[in-house]
Formats: sequence, structure tokens, C-alpha cells
Amino acid sequence: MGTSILAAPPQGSDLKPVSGQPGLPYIGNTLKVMRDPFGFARMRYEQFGPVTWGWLLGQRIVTAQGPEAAEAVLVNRDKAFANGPAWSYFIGPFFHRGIMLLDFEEHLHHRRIMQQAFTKARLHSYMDAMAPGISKGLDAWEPQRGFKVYDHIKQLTLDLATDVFMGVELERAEADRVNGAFIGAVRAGTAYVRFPVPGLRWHKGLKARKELEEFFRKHLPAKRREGGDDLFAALCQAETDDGHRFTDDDVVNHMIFALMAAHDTTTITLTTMAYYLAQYPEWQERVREESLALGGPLRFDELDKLESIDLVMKEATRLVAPVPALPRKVVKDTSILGFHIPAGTTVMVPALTNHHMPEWWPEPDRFDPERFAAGRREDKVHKYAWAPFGGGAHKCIGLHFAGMQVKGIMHQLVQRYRWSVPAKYEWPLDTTSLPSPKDGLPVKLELIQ
Ligand code: HEM
Repeated sequence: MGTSILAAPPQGSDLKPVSGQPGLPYIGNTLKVMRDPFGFARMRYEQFGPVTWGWLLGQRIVTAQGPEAAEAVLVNRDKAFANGPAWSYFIGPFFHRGIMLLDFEEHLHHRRIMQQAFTKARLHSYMDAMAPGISKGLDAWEPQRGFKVYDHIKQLTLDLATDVFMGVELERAEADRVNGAFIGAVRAGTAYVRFPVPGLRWHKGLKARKELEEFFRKHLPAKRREGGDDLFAALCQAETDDGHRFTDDDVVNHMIFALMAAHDTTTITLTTMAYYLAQYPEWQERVREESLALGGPLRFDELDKLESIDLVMKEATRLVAPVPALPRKVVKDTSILGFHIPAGTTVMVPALTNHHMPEWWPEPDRFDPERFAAGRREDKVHKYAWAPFGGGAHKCIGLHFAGMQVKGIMHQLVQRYRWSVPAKYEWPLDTTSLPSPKDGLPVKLELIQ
């Protein structure tokens, strides 16, 4: 298939054109990328270097591979890369005006207010609020063969999110309805038919969005009045030093987005950790020993005490980046590492495949949590070599929350259960949307007496 350039650089500039093998318009390389994202990224990097282009998911997309290109895009020094128009293509109708979809001045304004919901004091109380829900959720697991880790963790993180984020005890039926609406809204983002046909994903997503809006609006007046220790109350009360607060619409939009951002990503992280801990039982025992020595539910002031869980979490988010690609729309002509990028282009930072580049990571596909340990710190090779939480103005606002939740769950999980997979088992990882195991990750789950 032919090589072509994306656009000629302006005359007189010393910029290089972006080359690539774009493939057929609209479809282009989509199927190849879906089938083997790692192999395809490698091939393109070897052929064209860090900046290349092709048709993907119906758009002309420039892929900015490697940590240096990731830094240029995410740090976004000349404000050429916008989030809203890029993410909206995938999730706009279902998560519109979520903070990740806002840009520049407006984004900064909202981010300053939202930051008040993630202060140390707030995190402390979220963590206290989470502990009983974790115990209750894990106690309900039934040891058996073929126990689907992914499905159970997803249920647990969703329940925790509604509990801790909303601060209201929901009836099972209402919790299930809200959880169902979230699943519908997230799934719609990867629908093939991208307009509403009753019964299909897009239509279900729009219905789910409406349900979620109604749900948050119903609870909003009481939250504004009564406050509380939850994220919902925090967003209602959050105020910057100069007195800016969120409107009712803002609170609803941010809640819907934050709940989505929080539960899918931590589910993937925990499932990846569970997979590798099943593959490497010596690591599972090491993690368990530390947790048993500490005992009980994890407290906020104990977060730094579980070194092995920390290493495993870092390695899991390296091997399987929960947000596999970060898209941006170019709003004015710019350049990445000396390559000319015209306005209107969509740029992708492929976090998933960047974390597997042999240029930056020795034996990149191997599970080796010690690579993050003091004395080795392979991640120090570049500030953006390990970047599961992104970087720049949109860097994940929930990264400490994620650490608390993932460590809090894993700490209690290893104290209660041991799990294993057959020697030859390899999980079928689906990377067509947010990564997840196609088979739900079935394990043999045993109770620790
Ligand atoms: C391991 C878990 C998580 C991972 C890997 C993760 C990853 C990310 C990434 C890569 C971004 C940047 C997206 C971009 O630049 O386009 C992001 C943004 C965001 N995340 Fe997370 N996230 C996680 C957990 C959470 C949690 C628990 C919360 C909420 C409590 C959260 C809330 C957000 C929000 C609100 C944004 C948008 C920030 C902004 O645009 O200013 N995330 N996350």
C-alpha cells in the first residue's frame, strides 16, 4: 500500500512532512490496529519514526509515538491541541461538558473549582467512607472455579463509586439502574452505528445519559442543602479563593463524567493486577504477606506502607494503560518533534503501545514490578515514559483517589482470597475500547482460612 504525506510543510520552514501509509479512506488501518495494536505500532515506528499518519476510526489520525512526542502534545506549550473536539467524537453526546472535554481558559476555571473536591482532607474522608463498602463487596464473593474477576470488580467499583461519590445509600434496584445507565453511556462511545436507532448502542447511550441527568438532578437540591463527605457534596460546595462555584448543570455534568472516569479505569487496573498476580503466584504471596502483616482495612496514613502493591499497580498500568490513547484536535498549525501538523488534524498519544517500546523499556512485555523499585527506577528514563495518568493541564485529577481505591481493594482482597489460573492460560485482552478481558478473567478463587 502506498506511502503518502499528510500535508506539505509551509514554504521556507524547516519542518518535515508527516509520512504514513494511510490505507483506504475512513477505514484505513482500523482493523489492523484493533487486531494487533502493539505489532502495528512497532511496524509504523520502525518505518516512519515517532510521528506518522493514517486513516483510523473514520478520521485522518496522526500518531505521536514515544515519550518525547507524548510530552510535546500533552504539555501543549502553544495551545495547539484541544481535548473537547477530539474526545467529543467518541464520547461527546454521553459525557458532554465533562471536565476532560473542556479546553484552555474554561477548562482551567473548572479545574480550579474541581480541585477543591480532591484536597488531602477530602481524600482522607473518601478513603474512610470506602473501607466498609470494600469489605461488604468482597465478603459477598463466592469462592469457585471460573470466578470472573473482571465482572465482580466492575460491580464493586461501581457500587463504591455510587456510595462514595454520591453519599447516598441507594436501594439495590436504583443502584442497578444507575450502574446500568453508566454501562450504556460508556458502551455507546464505541458504537459502529453512530446515530440513534432504537435497540442499538447509540440510542441506548442517549437514553442512559438522560436517566443519569434525571438521577443527579433529583438528588441535587438535598446535596446543596445538606452537604456531606462525598464527591457530589464536594462539587456542590467547591469554591475557589475568588468565590467561583459550579452551577447545577456543571455539577451534573461533572458527576456523570467523574463517575465514568473513576470506575472503568480502576476496574481495568485491578483486573490487570489480578491477572499478573495469578500468573506470578510468588508476587501474589509477597503482596499478601505485606497486607497480612499490616492487617485490617487500609487507612489513609498507611498508603505508603504497601510497597509491593504499589510496584504491582505501577507495572499493571504500564503493561495495560487503562486509557489506551489520548486524542487531541489540532486547532492551529503546529509541529511535533519538527514534523508539520496542520490545523484540523486529530492527533493520538498511544499510551498503551508507548509503554511497550523497547527503546525505553528493557524487556517491555515482561511483568517485572521491580523495574519501578528504588535502585532501578526504569521509569526515570523519561518523564513521559510511564504516563498512564496522562500529563499537562488534563493530567488525571483522580490519580491519588485511584491509588487509594486500588490499594484499598487489593489489600483486603489478598487477605481474604487466593486465586489462580491454569499454567498455560493467557487472557484474551480486548483493546478495541477501554481494555478488558473478553472472557472476564475466570480464576479459581479460594477462601483463605
Ligand atoms: C488507574 C486509574 C486511572 C487512570 C489510569 C486514569 C487515567 C486518566 C488519564 C490518562 C486522563 C487524561 C485524559 C486526557 O488527557 O485526555 C485522566 C483524566 C481524568 N481523570 Fe483519570 N484515571 C484514573 C482514575 C480516575 C479516578 C479514580 C478519577 C476520579 C475520582 C478520575 C478522574 C479524572 C478526571 C476528572 C479527568 C479529567 C481531568 C481534566 O481534564 O482536567 N480518574 N485520567
